Amino acid sequence: MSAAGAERTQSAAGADRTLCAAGAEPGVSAAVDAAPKPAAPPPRFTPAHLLTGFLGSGKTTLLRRMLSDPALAGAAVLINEFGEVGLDHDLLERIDETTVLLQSGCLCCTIRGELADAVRGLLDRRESGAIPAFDRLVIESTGLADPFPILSTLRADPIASQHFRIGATIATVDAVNGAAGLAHRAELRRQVAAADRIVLTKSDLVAPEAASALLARLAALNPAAVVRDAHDPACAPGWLIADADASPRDAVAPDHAHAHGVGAVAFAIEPQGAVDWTAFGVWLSMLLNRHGDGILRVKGILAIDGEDAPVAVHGVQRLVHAPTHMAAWPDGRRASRLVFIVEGIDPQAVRRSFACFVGGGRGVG
Ligand SMILES: Nc1nc2c(ncn2[C@@H]2O[C@H](COP(=O)(O)OP(=O)(O)OP(=O)(O)O)[C@@H](O)[C@H]2O)c(=O)[nH]1
Repeated sequence: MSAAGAERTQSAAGADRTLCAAGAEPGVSAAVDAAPKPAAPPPRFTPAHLLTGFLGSGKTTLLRRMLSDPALAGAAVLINEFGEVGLDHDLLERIDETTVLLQSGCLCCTIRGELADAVRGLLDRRESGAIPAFDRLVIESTGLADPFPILSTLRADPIASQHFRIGATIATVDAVNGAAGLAHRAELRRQVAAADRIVLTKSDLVAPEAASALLARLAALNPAAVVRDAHDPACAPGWLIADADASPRDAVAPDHAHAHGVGAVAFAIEPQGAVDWTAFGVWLSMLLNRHGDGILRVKGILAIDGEDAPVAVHGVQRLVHAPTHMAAWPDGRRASRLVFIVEGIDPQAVRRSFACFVGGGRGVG
């Protein structure tokens, strides 16, 4: 992979739409929008959507797409990340007060109380006018979360249940790793089981027959859900959030238990100074090639030698995605960080190998 060849996906237009989504005035249609309009009162029940899907399956990518659609212009976003160093809110590049990050636990168990608190906090701030009057909530869970306890928390919390109704639950399934994941990961099976909409991502990276087979398998696993390829124009944000058929399945877990990656560990490396891109690329490819089964996810924002803008890097098991240039450093802070979620791999060994091949790095988590 080459940083020079990285796609520049963060257009100025995209940034404008992000501001628009935050409730700030976009710089377009000024004449039409000149007269102040009274703010619409918040709906009696605000739809709350859960965006689930295994690690690296494309949740944040889909969320970015959704938030750039006018249908979600008034949405608040709550992101849960596994590990001490959260990156998704930075990768989302939507920095505003209606984007809330919940870190370091798994939404489905250890921080269920925090989910209820965060949701209540959003409601309070909406009521007091401290944040724009969001008319929808999207919760992006960690890739290791079981969706059922999250849905039941929203349903059972005395305050949340007075203000939210559960909207469509959306699950992303990665065409590259999905078939193996369905065989080996209980979390993924439960994410598929909970979904009203299943979105097959990364079909562009596999043979068409493999994508069709996985689409059919997903439809068979959850006949109540509608399954679409992320690249299908019909898989539009408006469809994703449209009311799903009333169904009790989001209240009832398939086997009255819950599952998530209990053995998974998150840690971060914070490289000091700019990273040599070639050395990093070789190191990451070798690491994933050799230990891809144990390295469930790598993602990072890196300062690269000779580049002003940060580069976002993603690895998902053995797959290394094309790096992308971000528009600017989140918070204006030029600080590289790489987050790993591993199973059966010693974080110290990864740190030592990084220090050896790429250069110094401060470890976290
Ligand atoms: N080629 C291709 N890459 C994709 C597609 N969807 C997502 N990706 C890439 O997959 C990588 C992971 O995507 P994310 O959206 O960060 O995945 P995630 O599910 O939010 O990851 P976690 O929050 O860590 O679980 C990124 O490099 C994306 O650009 C797709 O349809 N095709």
